[in-house]
Amino acid sequence: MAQYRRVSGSVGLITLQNPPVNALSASVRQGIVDSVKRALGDQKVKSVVICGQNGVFCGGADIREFGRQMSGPPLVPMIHDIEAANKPVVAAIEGSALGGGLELALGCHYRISHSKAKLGLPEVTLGLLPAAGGTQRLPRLIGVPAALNLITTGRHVTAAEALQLGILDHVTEHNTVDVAVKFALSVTGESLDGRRISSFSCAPLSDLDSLFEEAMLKVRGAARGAIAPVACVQAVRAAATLPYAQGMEREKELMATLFHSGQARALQYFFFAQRAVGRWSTPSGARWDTSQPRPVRKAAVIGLGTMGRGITVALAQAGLSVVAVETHAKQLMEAKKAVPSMLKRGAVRGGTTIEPDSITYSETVQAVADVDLVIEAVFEDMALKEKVFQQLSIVCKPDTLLCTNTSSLDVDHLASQTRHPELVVGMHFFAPAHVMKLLEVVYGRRSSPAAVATAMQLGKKMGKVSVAVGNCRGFAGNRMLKRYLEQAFFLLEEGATPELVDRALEEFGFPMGVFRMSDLSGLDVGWRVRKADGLADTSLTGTSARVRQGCRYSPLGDLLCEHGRFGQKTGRGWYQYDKPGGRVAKSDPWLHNFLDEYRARHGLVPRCIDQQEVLERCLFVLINEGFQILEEGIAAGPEDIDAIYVFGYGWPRHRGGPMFYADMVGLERVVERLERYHQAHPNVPYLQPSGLLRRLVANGSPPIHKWRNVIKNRNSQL
Ligand SMILES: CC(C)(COP(=O)(O)OP(=O)(O)OC[C@H]1O[C@@H](n2cnc3c(N)ncnc32)[C@H](O)[C@@H]1OP(=O)(O)O)[C@@H](O)C(=O)NCCC(=O)NCCSC(=O)C[C@@H](O)CCCCCCCCCCCCC(=O)O
Repeated sequence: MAQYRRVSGSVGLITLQNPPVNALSASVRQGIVDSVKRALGDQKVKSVVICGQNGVFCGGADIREFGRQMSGPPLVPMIHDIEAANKPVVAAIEGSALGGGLELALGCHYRISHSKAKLGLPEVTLGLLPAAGGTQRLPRLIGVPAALNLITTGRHVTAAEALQLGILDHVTEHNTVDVAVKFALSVTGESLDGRRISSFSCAPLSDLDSLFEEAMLKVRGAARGAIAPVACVQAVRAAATLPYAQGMEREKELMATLFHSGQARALQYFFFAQRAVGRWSTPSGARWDTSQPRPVRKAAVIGLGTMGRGITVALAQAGLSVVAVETHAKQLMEAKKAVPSMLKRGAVRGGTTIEPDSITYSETVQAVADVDLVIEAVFEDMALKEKVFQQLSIVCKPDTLLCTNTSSLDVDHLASQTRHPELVVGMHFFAPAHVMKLLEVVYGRRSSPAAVATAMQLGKKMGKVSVAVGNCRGFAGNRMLKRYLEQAFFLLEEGATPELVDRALEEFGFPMGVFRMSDLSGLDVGWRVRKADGLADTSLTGTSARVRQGCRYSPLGDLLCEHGRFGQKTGRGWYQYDKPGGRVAKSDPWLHNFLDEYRARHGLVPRCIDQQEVLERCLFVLINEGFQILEEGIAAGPEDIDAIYVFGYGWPRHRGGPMFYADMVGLERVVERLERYHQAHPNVPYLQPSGLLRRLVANGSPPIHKWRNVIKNRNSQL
């Protein structure tokens, strides 16, 4: 809806009303069309102001309408009529003017904004382009290079930057609507020639071809198969080279190809999925809306290795005062140097200043006596962590929340080492902890709702996407990853090379294939875990060398570690590097010989493996584990798993996440392929489709947003 009233005698004030972000739904568009008509037809009205209710101008088109039959007046002619009006129209921008919201403002003759507002054309992040004239008006207003940057990245700009770029005419600290109304009165009767952006020409540029070639290369490099950024470049090129009307035709054509694409569906699903993970719940009935987080002002980090340092920086950046504890003097000294420079680099990136004295360092755990929350980030060793938790339980205040940054160990067991197990949760960060967006908040059997809520809220404060998951080996992310890694090893045994597997995954859209990623994170990490689990025993021979606990096992990773090949850090892993710490992976003849000898030793006849098999084996098995996790209630919904994979494991966002991908591929097909692979590899039990996956297929493969009902029904029968 839009409200219309006359103010200050001669200003028609149109207020968009569609909480919470005044998205341009059919009824809002109808309201604008009707109000503009009224204002232009009213002789008493000499100028018009458009604003949004509740301090938000407009969050753009209503994304929920995209999946439905569209109705109501279309945006393009609506904005065209505003621009063509013979009375000045002023946009009064507060909060956000994004997507269609900014396009509406670009159709107005003047734009006045509050200093705290954010503006942008984020359509590309939804798999679309700004198709209400944004790709044609913005380059005409601010020039092609700046418009290309905003439209292809979708980034939001501050009012100050928007003013500097020329998007805004004026920025105010005062009541924006009052300022806009005053301004509208002041321009009454003035000529509107020179105020209609569609009549502008793009500022000429000397070498347009190379500018667009460069832009195309850049988006293709960054987008890894995403089609919207490419279409955005093409649309801006049309603005730079064609008259406005033809440019608008091109914008429409390009939007038509994007609008119904799988990528747009995936990205729009993910937009809502990201927000859904904040509405967490646990099987015991704790929920985001009934659990009260505790205030956390002072926090501590125990252990200042790579993870601990990153967590310290993330906490300080969130405005907390931090006690950083490291019992090894040398490591403490190194951390004291590293953390301030990480903070400095972060400040340059984020444009904020953090006082380094918000962090105090200590060599003893006693220093954490008065903190509200502790995050333990010591070496991944249960005995060591047990000891730390026992100590913390004695040293800390009785109501201090004790968190562990373990990536797979048992949170319930650690909780049992303390006097208040209800105050123990996992906070699983991803390296580098001050940069990566994902945080898995792991609730144990006895974690209180307040403890979960506090960790979730702290994650949000640190700018993380926090996902609540249950306690099991590897939680959600690493538990699924284990299956994916194992399949990749099996593929090598059967005849694939690291290059072939990585190429398939990178072409799918991962920034790095599984082997390049393993080289980066270090092969020794998994080796240590397998040794602790009694799995990495390379003295075994014959058939038993490739079987553990009755299931197929590949010792390839263990063997590489025994050769001292830990990945980038040693200059050798699945690939070779020019030096230890080198970054550029090169194919390694040694590794290929090693694989040949290994296969010969175990009587494995290499076969031709294609990219489709790589994708199906690696991804479907990961997805199958995801269904198992949903079935067990470790994750509450598919959105949680998808957010974990996109933010923590490089799953390409334009494919929506693994569970959305399964929905796109078709659940029946996933079941059929898994069954086929299970027949071929009967000693890999987790290739058998999970019970939930089968049940969904038996229920007619409902779309992803209905899966929770199937899970709920099943749980309510138990
Ligand atoms: C605005 C925000 C920055 C606010 O952030 P904040 O943190 O305050 O709040 P939340 O993000 O939590 O949001 C609160 C709540 O609101 C929901 N929501 C937010 N924005 C929208 C929206 N635009 N639509 C619907 N719902 C929205 C959000 O989901 C939350 O609710 P939930 O229940 O999930 O918790 C922030 O919200 C934000 O960034 N919003 C998105 C901004 C954005 O991306 N805008 C762009 C939208 S796309 C667009 O505008 C397209 C335009 O260019 C118009 C294009 C014209 C379309 C023409 C169609 C032609 C079709 C042609 C082809 C057909 C061919 C054929 O069929 O033949």
